[in-house]
Amino acid sequence: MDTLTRLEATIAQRLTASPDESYVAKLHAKGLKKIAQKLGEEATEAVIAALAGDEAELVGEAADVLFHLMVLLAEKGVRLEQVLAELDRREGTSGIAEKASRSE
Ligand SMILES: N=c1c2ncn([C@@H]3O[C@H](COP(=O)(O)OP(=O)(O)OP(=O)(O)O)[C@@H](O)[C@H]3O)c2ncn1[C@@H]1O[C@H](COP(=O)(O)O)[C@@H](O)[C@H]1O
Repeated sequence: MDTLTRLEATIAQRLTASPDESYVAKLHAKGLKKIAQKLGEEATEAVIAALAGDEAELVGEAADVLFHLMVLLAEKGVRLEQVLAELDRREGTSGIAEKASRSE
């Protein structure tokens, strides 16, 4: 089982834990708006770390982004496999070609 698949299972388990003992449960109790806000904050922090040029900082912030995205997906009932299937569908199609096809 890969890291994101294990994380997805852990998050699903922790959604029903006590908010006093679980950060996932705490976020779930606060609701979708708070989870979305946290994802936005973590994304901004990743951007700042990238621009500051600190690799260790960027790695940490990128992990925070992925974790909070996984919590958001769980909250919305979207499975990781759905997102991976979408990436698989896009595989091999250049982003430039895809954009050009939209403006035709
Ligand atoms: N990967 C993570 C992970 N990454 C980051 N974080 C937490 O995300 C939080 C983000 O930091 P912030 O300072 O922004 O959070 P905060 O101050 O509590 O947030 P605010 O209330 O101020 O908005 C920190 O509390 C981190 O510990 C994570 N918490 C949990 N996990 C994974 O989720 C699993 C389940 O965690 P629990 O639900 O806590 O058991 C863990 O075993 C890990 O695998």
